[in-house]
Amino acid sequence: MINYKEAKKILLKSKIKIKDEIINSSKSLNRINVLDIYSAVNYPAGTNAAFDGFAINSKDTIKLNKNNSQNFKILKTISAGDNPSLKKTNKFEAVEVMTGALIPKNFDTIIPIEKIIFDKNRKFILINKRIKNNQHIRYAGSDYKKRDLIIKKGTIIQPSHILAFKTLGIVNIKVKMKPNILFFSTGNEISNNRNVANWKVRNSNSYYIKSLSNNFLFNFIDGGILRDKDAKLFQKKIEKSFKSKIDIIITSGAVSAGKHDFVPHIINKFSLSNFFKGVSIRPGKPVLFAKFKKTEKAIFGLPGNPISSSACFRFFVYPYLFNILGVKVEKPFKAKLKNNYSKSKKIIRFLKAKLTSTNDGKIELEVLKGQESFRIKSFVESNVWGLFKDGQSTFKKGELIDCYSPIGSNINIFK
Ligand SMILES: Nc1nc2c(c(=O)[nH]1)N[C@H]1C(S)=C(S)[C@@H](COP(=O)(O)OP(=O)(O)OC[C@H]3O[C@@H](n4cnc5c(N)ncnc54)[C@H](O)[C@@H]3O)O[C@H]1N2
Ligand code: MOO
Repeated sequence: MINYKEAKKILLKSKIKIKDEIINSSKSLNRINVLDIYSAVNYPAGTNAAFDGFAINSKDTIKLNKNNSQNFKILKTISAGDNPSLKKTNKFEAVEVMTGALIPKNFDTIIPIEKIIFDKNRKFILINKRIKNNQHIRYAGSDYKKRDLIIKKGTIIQPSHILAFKTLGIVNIKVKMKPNILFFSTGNEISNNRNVANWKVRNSNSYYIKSLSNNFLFNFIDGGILRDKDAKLFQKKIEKSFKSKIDIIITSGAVSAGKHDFVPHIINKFSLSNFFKGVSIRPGKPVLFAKFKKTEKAIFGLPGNPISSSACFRFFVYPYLFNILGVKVEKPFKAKLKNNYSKSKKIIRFLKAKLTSTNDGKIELEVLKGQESFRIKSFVESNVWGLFKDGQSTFKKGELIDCYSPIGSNINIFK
């Protein structure tokens, strides 16, 4: 049996090609950009007001104080969206500006409305102190200059990026197409029915993985349930997929050592360029991966137990997807172990765990009770995967543990 590091190596060299497409930037959430993206414009586009108030020229206030005040004539009101140009300006003039309004030439500072003293007719404002320049002004290009980098290629696009694209005039972007994943559940016991007999099992794995696809990197195509007698049918479905848009096939179940575990047997009938079956991890030990020779298709056989299936999706399929889509390798984030934990030295354990933050700012990781791969309750209670490395059997309270977000890349949380 190979270890996780070796399995990852095989995954990384078994790349399949995923094509690019051009899409509207507003629809790019969770897609991966193929090229670096640069701002098309200066932002802010023009120098504008950060506060509602009055714009003046600060030089006109140099000599002003309590005993030497000055009336400034109000020329007009400029709101956000108005053209700010003025015919001619003189000394001791002011324009009323609303937040976002462009500042006309020769005006360099803003006095907030709350601090304004008006004359009786509201035609002038009275200033009786020196006002610094550049107050409450947002300068053109002070956030992004035209051609500034917004995101590097290979970024998983987040809502903050969409905000930037829309602000900075990015209309279309080139992204990786979403890989098409054809998913099969297996087993005579698996049922999609509402009411099931005691000897049947409600299908959950396909729904779990489908739900991940709703906010992630792939299209989920449900291939349905393969029954124990369906080995040949499975073989035919794989052959058929070679002529289709399917990029990756994923099965859950029928991958270990039982009589009906036909997945490895069928996969081995194909000519494969890369293959592994069985990795020294838990849960998910019987996991299988293969790349079909002379195709751009790959297959994962995930073990059927729901938590084995989820862990293998997170620790095998995700890194594979990141790699074929050109996303940089994610790093774990670290948390302090809250309880002592021990395991066999030879294997990596992916543990259902809970991250919490202490009042003094420490991030702690609690390994939850009930780690068996059929147990859902601890999975519901958990909010992170803790990776407990091989080569070590006892982990003491306070030790730093590698953590992985269960719903996406760590890169979405920590850059
Ligand atoms: N003699 C051995 N037996 C087992 C071994 C072994 O090495 N030698 N490995 C064990 C480990 S570890 C795991 S994990 C499981 C994985 O087995 P399979 O992948 O063959 O999965 P199945 O037997 O088909 O199912 C296991 C379990 O999961 C339930 N299941 C399956 N599909 C779904 C689904 N879509 N939704 C919900 N639940 C599902 C299924 O009913 C079984 O209870 O093998 C051990 N045995
Ligand atoms: O490896 Mo299995 O996934 O222990 O339950």
